[in-house]
Amino acid sequence: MKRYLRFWLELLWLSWKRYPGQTSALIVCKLLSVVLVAITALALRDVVNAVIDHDPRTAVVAGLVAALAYCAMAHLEGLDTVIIFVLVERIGLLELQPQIDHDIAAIEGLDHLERAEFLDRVTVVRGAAWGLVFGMWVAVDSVFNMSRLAVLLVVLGAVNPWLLVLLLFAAAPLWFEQRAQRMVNAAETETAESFRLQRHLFNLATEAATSKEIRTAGAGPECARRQAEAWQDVAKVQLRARIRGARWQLAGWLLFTAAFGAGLAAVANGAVSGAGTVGDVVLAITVLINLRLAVQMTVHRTAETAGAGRLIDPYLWLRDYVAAESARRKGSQPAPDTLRDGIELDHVSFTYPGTTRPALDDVSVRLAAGSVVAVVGEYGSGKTTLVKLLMKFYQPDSGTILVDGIDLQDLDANGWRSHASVIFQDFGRFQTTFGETVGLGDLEHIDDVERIEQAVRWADAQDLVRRLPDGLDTQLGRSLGGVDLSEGQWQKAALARASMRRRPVLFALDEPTASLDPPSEHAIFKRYMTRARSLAEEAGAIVIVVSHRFSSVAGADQILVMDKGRISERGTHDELVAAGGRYAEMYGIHARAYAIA
Ligand SMILES: Nc1ncnc2c1ncn2[C@@H]1O[C@H](COP(=O)(O)OP(=O)(O)OP(=O)(O)O)[C@@H](O)[C@H]1O
Repeated sequence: MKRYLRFWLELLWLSWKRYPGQTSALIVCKLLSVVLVAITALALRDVVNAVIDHDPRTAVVAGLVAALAYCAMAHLEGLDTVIIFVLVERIGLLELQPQIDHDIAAIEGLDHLERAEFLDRVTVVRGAAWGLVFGMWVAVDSVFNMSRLAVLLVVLGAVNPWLLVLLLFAAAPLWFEQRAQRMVNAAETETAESFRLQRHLFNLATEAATSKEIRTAGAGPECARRQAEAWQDVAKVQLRARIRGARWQLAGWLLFTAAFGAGLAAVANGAVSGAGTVGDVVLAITVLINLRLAVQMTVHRTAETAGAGRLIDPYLWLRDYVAAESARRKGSQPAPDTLRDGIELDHVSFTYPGTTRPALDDVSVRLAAGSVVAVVGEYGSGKTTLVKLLMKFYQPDSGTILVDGIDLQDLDANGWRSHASVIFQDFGRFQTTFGETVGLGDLEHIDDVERIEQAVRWADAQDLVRRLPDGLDTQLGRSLGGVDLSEGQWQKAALARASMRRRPVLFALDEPTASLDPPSEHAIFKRYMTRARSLAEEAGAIVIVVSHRFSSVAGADQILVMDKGRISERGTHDELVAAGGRYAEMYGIHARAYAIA
């Protein structure tokens, strides 16, 4: 609860700092409405007593006060709702939402994106900013509702101190409601995974990228069936929790209603026996009705406040996680802009979160500065994982990666990546203009047409740009009204993107030509080999080429053959062929297949 309070105070302070006029107007509205309830009830009692005492002057004045107080109350309620919604939208959507997006995007590595505990929270927190700020105002409202409750009880105590016992019963619906809310929250957390699954299945069947294969396989109905099944799981658990919660709520209200009736009977009995006035009965009825409303509002607000925990808990967890991860991973050393020695992997092992088999298993290798290193091997042997670790997307579970003698963990991640260029097998298909899609490879130069054109030439993509309706300014992506590219064209765009940085010290090409035809592939490999040599001279750059096509890596300075996460063979092409191992066998098969022998 302390954490919630601190968070709400933080939001309240933010609201006050950004919109002091509206925030203070809202607080004044709420304060006034507390006082006005008591004034209305007391004025009504005076009206009744004055009528019975034949005192028209007092009756008229008290009547006027009651009417004015009532009208002001009604007016303030409307005003209060309008101000709350304006503030929630402004603080939620303009201040908090960008902060949440930034927090989620700010985590350096990739492993969190594979952790269920992280994804569960992100599912809840995405788009939760509105609810988080609204929750804060609901909490403020709860405080004022409780104050109203206290004021009403003080007034009631003036009629008959025994009526204060009702306070105990007023707590029953509050307490039971919280219990019910906890049940609902637990059910939502329990079903978060099934919820994600059903959304994933829905996306599978409806997104252009996957729906082709789903349709070819005729798996649409199966996706729909599984989605419905996952939904059923979610609905069943949540419905059960809601029904159990509703039973607790009902029990709380029954207790309160019984006490409420007994209190009214006691006051009426007092008036009949002469212990009180008729005005007291009217006062008690008015206060009790308001009391019921105030309890109902407090229950409602408290439930909403407790419900806000559903958003606050994951949000605060995420915030703490981001802070802890940033502190844990933050390397303080600047990244070198020239490599002198190279990169050394020393007994590096790594297992992906949620899996048991190591993707890299005790890998030790030296990648000399200024060298071209080819990584070959079967599917799933750990080639891409090696590149991802070099990019500092993951931390090794054991072992170290030294860059010119400095532990990669100690290097500032953004600095290191800004000295690297990489094209991944599963490259991004960004729906921007073609120029921006390329320019993203070096954000500082996203508008530098000359540099973009040079990168396009590196990727041999001039023809592609020429054929686009607006050249570099062509919007990509059908869903944004742009043109769609073929697989090979997207790959060329990605290659161009990876060529934006002029002087990377690490240049990794992970299956850079898998979607291209053999002549394009050949031309591109030749060009990148030339580039690799000039980068090596300029910056001692290490160029890593991951490829299945053995013919294309024969010119590398060092070839690493990977097998089940380990380096099984290493050497130059000639050395490996002479050794007659797995590489020689695979090269022979490829040579025959591509007739390059
Ligand atoms: N994000 C991930 N989460 C869990 N396991 C993963 C993940 N990525 C890869 N793996 C597993 O790690 C192992 C190595 O995968 P990696 O992608 O590095 O292989 P690869 O040699 O690059 O394969 P390919 O030639 O198919 O690209 C495989 O067993 C793979 O299933």
